[in-house]
Order: sequence, then C-alpha cells, then structure tokens
Amino acid sequence: MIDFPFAVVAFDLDGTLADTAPDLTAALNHALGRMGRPPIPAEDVRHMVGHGARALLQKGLSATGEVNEALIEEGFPILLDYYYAHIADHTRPFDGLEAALDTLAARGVKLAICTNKLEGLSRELVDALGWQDRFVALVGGDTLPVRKPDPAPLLEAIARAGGGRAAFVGDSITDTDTARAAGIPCVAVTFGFSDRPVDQLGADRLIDHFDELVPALLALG
Ligand SMILES: O=C(O)COP(=O)(O)O
Ligand SMILES: [Mg+2]
Repeated sequence: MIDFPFAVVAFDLDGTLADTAPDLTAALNHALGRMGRPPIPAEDVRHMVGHGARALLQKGLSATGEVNEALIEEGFPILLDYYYAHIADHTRPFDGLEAALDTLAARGVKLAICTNKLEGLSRELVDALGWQDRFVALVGGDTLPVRKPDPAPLLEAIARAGGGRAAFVGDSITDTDTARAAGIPCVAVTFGFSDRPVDQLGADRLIDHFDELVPALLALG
C-alpha cells in the first residue's frame, strides 16, 4: 500500500545521497600525481563531479596543464583502480538521509538511483554503505547508451522501480535538466556539488537538510 503522493522517488548519487568528494578527490589526485601533475584541493574537485569519472579526470588534467585523449586514456585506469579500492574510505551519507529513506520506505515508496557514476562503481558504493536493500533500481552513467541530462536513464530507473508517479532528487543542473526533460518534479539539495548557485537550478523545491525531504515531496504532491 502506498501512503504517499509518489510511488517512486529517484535519487542522484554523488553530492545528493552521499558526500563522495573526499574519495573522488583522493582518486583524482592519485592519478594526477602519477602523471606528474599537482593535486587539486577537495573544494575545487566538488564542483567537477557530476558527469562521470572520465569527465572528472578531463577537468583535473585541464586544471593542471595540457589535456588530450591520450592523457585521459593513460590516467583513467589509474583513477578507476584507486577509486574502486577506496570507494568508501571517507564517503558518508548526508545528514538525515537514512531516516528520510526509512520514512519513505515505510509509506510504501520505492527508491531508485539515477547517477552518471559508472554502474559498477555505483553498486560498489551502495554495497559499501550497506544500502543494498534500500534501492530497488540503479541506473548508472554507462547502463544505457545515453546518460543524464538525457531523460532516458531517469525514466528507466523509475520503470525498473515499478513505475507510477515519480519525483527526482538531485544536486546539479544536470539533475534538474534531466527531470524537466522527463516531465518529473525535482527537489534539489543545497548541500551538494553544484557548480552554480542552487537557486538557479530551476528545481521545484530546495532542501537544506534531509529532514525537509518528506515535507517537500508532500508539498509537490
Ligand atoms: O560524476 C559522477 O561520478 C556522477 O555524479 P552523479 O551521481 O552526481 O550523477
Ligand atoms: Mg550529483
């Protein structure tokens, strides 16, 4: 029985469910260091996340010197190997997340993840955080031939979670663009990795803490 205006709530991963910036920063800086580049401060790396690990490396190389396909090919496996081995050394859920997920689950809402993180990395992280039973669907950046802001991955995640009325929760312009393209209401968190002021994302609701998620969704319903 669903006791809620939405049958499915889908979530972005990096910067929305979990603060992955410390481990992503370590992985990027490990790869940059091996390539003779200086490290990039975590605060700058936060705003480079959201388009997948390859885009992260591309931005990291470009911030520290020359960038081309050959350099990305060289650094990508170094970054990935390190990140797989250290995926949750310092990554933590944002405050209040798990209580909000419990409330939604208790009301019969199905929970899904739609991220541009590679599906394998995303599953590894979900397992490391003990979230295997919380999410019934996960669509990553390489699950389909297209990724966010194309609406297809979000629609796929919702369908895999059983379909019905859905909302999306994210932290970036990619997420709000995806939701709009899919015709789905969007809540944006203000504590994520957005590269621009969050009030410019065009979200239907903004939340400063996960305690505000359920009321925000009810207001959208
Ligand atoms: O850049 C990434 O690794 C993916 O980021 P996302 O979970 O915010 O889509
Ligand atoms: Mg994100």
